Amino acid sequence: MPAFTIRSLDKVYPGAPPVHALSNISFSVEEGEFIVLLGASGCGKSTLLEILAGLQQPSAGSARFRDKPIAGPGGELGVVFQDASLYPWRTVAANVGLGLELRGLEKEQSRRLVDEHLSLVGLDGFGDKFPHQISGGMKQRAGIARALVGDPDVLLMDEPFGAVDYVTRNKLQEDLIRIWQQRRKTIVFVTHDVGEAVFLADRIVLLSPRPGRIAEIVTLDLPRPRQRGEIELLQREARIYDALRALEPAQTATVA
Ligand SMILES: Nc1ncnc2c1ncn2[C@@H]1O[C@H](COP(=O)(O)OP(=O)(O)OP(=O)(O)O)[C@@H](O)[C@H]1O
Repeated sequence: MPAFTIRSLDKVYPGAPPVHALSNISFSVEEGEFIVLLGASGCGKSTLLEILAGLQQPSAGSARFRDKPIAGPGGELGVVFQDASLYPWRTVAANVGLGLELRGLEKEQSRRLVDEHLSLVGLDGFGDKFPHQISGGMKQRAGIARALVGDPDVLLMDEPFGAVDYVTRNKLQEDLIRIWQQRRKTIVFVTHDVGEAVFLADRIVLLSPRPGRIAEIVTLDLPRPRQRGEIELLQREARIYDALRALEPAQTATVA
């Protein structure tokens, strides 16, 4: 049974005029798969991820998790946004452990889990720091630890590395693949960066803009670990980039 099954899904945001964000979206996500939603700004990637997270409802069609309609945010799902949104008055460890605290987990067990997950994301020794004392990349690591600490089966990630520098982003991508392989999670990851998509994904769902439709689903049957600069990876990246360019509305040439 797939983790997610999306059938003929439409999303319209009401308003004057209404915004038709997604149209006729159908695809599934298998358990353990790494799916990337890729497309230009405004093509509905975040809307689709929010529907999977239970934070938005479809206007038509269906979105199911393990064959049940997605009714609202649930414990099987961990969500990571572009902005790690840590509470500034809590230490890194207290941010990571917040969900455990709310669940009433015993203190010692909670501390052990927090330490284990800080270590998993490479934040050993940073638990006592406050968010303003750590870098943007470290905040994203803390956000990932917070999403993972409750051991969800699925991670939903909305451009989590969009705001960090190139080298840090590459390192975060490599660490995410390591964690995904070690922990056997299902991941749905939103990006508009083709290189990031090709490095990470088992399959890429390529969305076209206004309204967002599935233009193509690309399977990346490339061996892992993937090496940046590998010719096959670069060829795939170039082909997907061309496909993405072709989806953009035609530009009218202007003469100065
Ligand atoms: N809450 C909302 N109310 C009304 N319109 C919305 C809302 N959220 C998103 N939209 C509109 O829906 C469309 C899709 O937005 P969405 O954020 O899902 O796209 P995206 O591909 O994630 O974009 P980006 O890459 O820029 O984040 C856009 O036209 C956006 O303005």
